[in-house]
Amino acid sequence: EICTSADCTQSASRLIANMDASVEPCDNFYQYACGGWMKKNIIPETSSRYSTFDILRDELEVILKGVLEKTVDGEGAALTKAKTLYKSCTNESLIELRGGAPLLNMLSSVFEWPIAVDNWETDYGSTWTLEDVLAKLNEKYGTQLLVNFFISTDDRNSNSYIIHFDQQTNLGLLSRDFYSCTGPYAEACRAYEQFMIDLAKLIRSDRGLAINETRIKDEVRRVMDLETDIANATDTPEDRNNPVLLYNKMELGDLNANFTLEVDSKVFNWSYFTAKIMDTVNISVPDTEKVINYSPNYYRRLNLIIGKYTKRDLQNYLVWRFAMNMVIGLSRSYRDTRKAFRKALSGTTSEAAVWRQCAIYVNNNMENAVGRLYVKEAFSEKSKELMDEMIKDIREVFISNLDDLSWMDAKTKRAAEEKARAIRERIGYSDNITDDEYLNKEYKDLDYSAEEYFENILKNLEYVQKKRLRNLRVKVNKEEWVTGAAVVNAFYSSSKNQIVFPAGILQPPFFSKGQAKSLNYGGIGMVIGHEITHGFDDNGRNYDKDGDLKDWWTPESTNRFLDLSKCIVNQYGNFSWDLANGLHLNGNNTLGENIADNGGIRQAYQAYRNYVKVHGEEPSLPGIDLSHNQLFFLNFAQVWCGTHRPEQAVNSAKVDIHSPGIFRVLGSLQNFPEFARAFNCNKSSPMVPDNICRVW
Ligand SMILES: O=C(O)CCC(=O)N[C@@H](CC(=O)O)Cc1ccc(-c2cccc(Cl)c2)cc1
Ligand SMILES: [Zn+2]
Repeated sequence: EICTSADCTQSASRLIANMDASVEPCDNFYQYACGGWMKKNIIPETSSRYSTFDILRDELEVILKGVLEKTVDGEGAALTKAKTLYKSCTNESLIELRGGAPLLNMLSSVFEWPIAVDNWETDYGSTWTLEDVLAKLNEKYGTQLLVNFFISTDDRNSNSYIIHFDQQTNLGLLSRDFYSCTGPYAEACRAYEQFMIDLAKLIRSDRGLAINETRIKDEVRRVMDLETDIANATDTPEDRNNPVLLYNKMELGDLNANFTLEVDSKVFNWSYFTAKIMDTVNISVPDTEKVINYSPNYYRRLNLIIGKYTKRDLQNYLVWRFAMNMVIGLSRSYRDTRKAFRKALSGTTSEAAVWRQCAIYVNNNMENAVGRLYVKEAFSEKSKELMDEMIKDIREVFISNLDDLSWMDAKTKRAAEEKARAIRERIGYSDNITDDEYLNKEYKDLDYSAEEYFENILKNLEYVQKKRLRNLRVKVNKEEWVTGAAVVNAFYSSSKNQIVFPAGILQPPFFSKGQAKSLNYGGIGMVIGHEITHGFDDNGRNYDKDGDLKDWWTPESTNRFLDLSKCIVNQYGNFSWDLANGLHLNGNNTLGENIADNGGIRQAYQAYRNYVKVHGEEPSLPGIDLSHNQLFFLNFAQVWCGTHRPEQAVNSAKVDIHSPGIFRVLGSLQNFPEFARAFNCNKSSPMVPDNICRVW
């Protein structure tokens, strides 16, 4: 019979509207599934990527706007604070009135920006040290430059926190490849330097200082040279994908002994630098303190380049990197200095609406308060038990699939099963956020002003950073959630061995209590399998069931895993992306996500078939003469109906560990014979390659 409920009717019409039935599914299933969507949708000027997935996020932001604008008498203090922060952000006329002053007034706290003042040498240069400015940027503004000092879980002791020293992981131009400044990166480099020039000129003119274009251009050039040297000193993602090799434990004192950094003919004092940061949270750190150094080679290379630059060059670079991110909180003339740069990197010709930027900002900085408002407004509690059911099914399939794996020996299989059974799941939102007392306590030290958005941003930067620094002497709380609730995404945490499905993703097309199970399994079922498989991808497999970096593999099984992974590296590395001028995907950097996608689809499909075995075939959907096996794949594929702007394509091809949607769909379907069977594809069709890759 045919299901004509609202859910069935809505999902049927969505599926029909998005697809192009004139395309042969066995030729190009993405075109078949998304051809209709592509014809009807134009990427908005404010979007760098536009897809079904992104539209869910846009819709969530609309809900956030509604709840953040609504005044509710007697609500908890935390909720009022979120609304105050939002109000300060959307107060465009006041932000405009304040011009650049909020930024100009605080630059002295980071020893000023030489390019934008006169007499820097006498006022600041004479007492300047690299340790002081790096420490200040770190502890007060959560900005890690040159030396990336942070506190996080000890990979080999996941119940404890430990100090980490790492290479500079965020570059002005996103990834080291951009610094060649050739081909697709030329415009990004040009716009980046122009951005720095324009901001320097604007600040000088606001300060009533003379502007010497030549001098400014020369200093900007030296900053660009410095950052290019830093980028080239960093290890590549390929060199950093094995967490075992990254784990270099040593004493803080060893850094002074073995990693000399000579700056302005002074040797960088690692202990003093660490103390400058940790003193601000009253934690003393002796030279015997154990630390993890993720990037010894980078520090050796850094010493070779840093000597080429003056303290003025270094200070110009450091304050630039901070200031470039702060213009978004200032008036139009300051935000405009960033326009061409934003267009070069993302392709967007206009920035998102202010309310949208503000909803995102408040959600990112007060995820539990905003999460509470969101779930109250949009989340249906019934989702939880259905999700529990699906997670149980898919976990069982992952475990029973282990029997099929001829490449894994029994000992390793037993450990894999143990780890899979130990995975803890989190669905929807943490009960903590429904507790006003808990929420108010979380934000008790934060008081925002509705009139001072910029200062609110600084408060958040310091608050978040101090909370992270204070973790050093406390135990890891494994019950804590790794994400807010108002998030359209899902997560796997290797140190917690935990999978998380926030409320934001528990909605159509992924999931709905009333929609066909074939659509739920092809949607959220796929995501559940994906997250579980992350525990067993090239990175996650290094952690044991307790989230510790401990090898539970036999050498033979490890070798077979690496062998089989190469198939996936080559398969996705062979995809050439037309939107990125034919650039090939980086099969290494996307390996973990591709392994997860390929595992997810198999587990979700098998779980669906098991569901049907127990509950029988589902009623058909109106208007589509496809079987539910076929509908599973159709809904699966339509998650990624969408497109990128060329600039964003180049950008994401370099930095996103996920493959582009179209290749995520095609790659995983080509490796899964059940797809070909469901659509009766014959051997020679493009969707049925000669050899297929399989790991899990
Ligand atoms: O925003 C982005 O670009 C990343 C989104 C992203 O992948 N998040 C993942 C978070 C993570 O990686 O664990 C969660 C996830 C979302 C969608 C899918 C999916 C659904 C249907 C078909 C295919 Cl081939 C993949 C799988 C996993
Ligand atoms: Zn993933």
